Amino acid sequence: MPRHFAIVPAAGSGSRFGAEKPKQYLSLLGRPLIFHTLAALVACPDIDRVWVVLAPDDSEWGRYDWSELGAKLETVRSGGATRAESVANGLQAAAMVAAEDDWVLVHDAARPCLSADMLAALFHELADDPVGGILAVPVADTLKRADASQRVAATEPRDGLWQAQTPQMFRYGRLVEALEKCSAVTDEAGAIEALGLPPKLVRGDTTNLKVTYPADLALAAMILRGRK
Ligand SMILES: Nc1ccn([C@@H]2O[C@H](COP(=O)(O)OP(=O)(O)OP(=O)(O)O)[C@@H](O)[C@H]2O)c(=O)n1
Ligand SMILES: C[C@](O)(CO)[C@H](O)COP(=O)(O)O
Repeated sequence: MPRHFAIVPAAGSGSRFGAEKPKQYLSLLGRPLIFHTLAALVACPDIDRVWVVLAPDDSEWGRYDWSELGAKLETVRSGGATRAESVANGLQAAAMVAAEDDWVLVHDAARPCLSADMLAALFHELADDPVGGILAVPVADTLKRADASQRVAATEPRDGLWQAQTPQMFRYGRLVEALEKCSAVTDEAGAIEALGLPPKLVRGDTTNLKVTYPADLALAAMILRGRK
């Protein structure tokens, strides 16, 4: 039986958020934001181990006590210049443990509202899938293309368009190969697509938001509070 592992890239600086420290360490309901992200993953009985990939010069991780998250958690200080590099380095750290056919779930540190139901949907829909896939939601708004002066140049059809989320779940060996061949991607699915393979879109939920701008942090707090 293949096992399931998680990689959490957490080496970003949060430049769009613009806080005094990387957004993954900002306080969310009294805990660092990333605590909620990691707690959702370690609580999943089907996930054997979780690697969190920190920036080599991260000075925040050591300020907190993570013992509550248990023994599944491993940290590596090998974050790279891009998200894809951080993920590739996390996969390398998992090499001693993961086999080619094991599943890897890559999940953004900055998505703290991942729920057990979302993970269950991903596991259920991908269990027998030959490629793997991602959580995603259909685009709900009308899409406008801007011109250079920020006026509408065109209205784009949104049929068939989905917004990619994480976790993104693929076989360990194939994901390593995909990222070695194609690292100019903003998500793991992009690298798998570059191999000519079609990842499955598993319908997720807009509450699995990525904290990118300050308003997202308040939304995440509301979402998590509403679940208690
Ligand atoms: N070199 C990088 C860049 C990003 N990430 C991680 O990838 C996830 C998604 O990235 P994003 O939301 O873009 O985070 P930041 O890069 O921190 O944000 P920004 O682009 O605004 O600087 C985050 O968990 C982030 O920590 C990473 O591990 N290594
Ligand atoms: C992987 C991702 O979460 C999918 O939506 C997203 O692309 C990561 O954020 P970034 O801003 O592209 O780094």
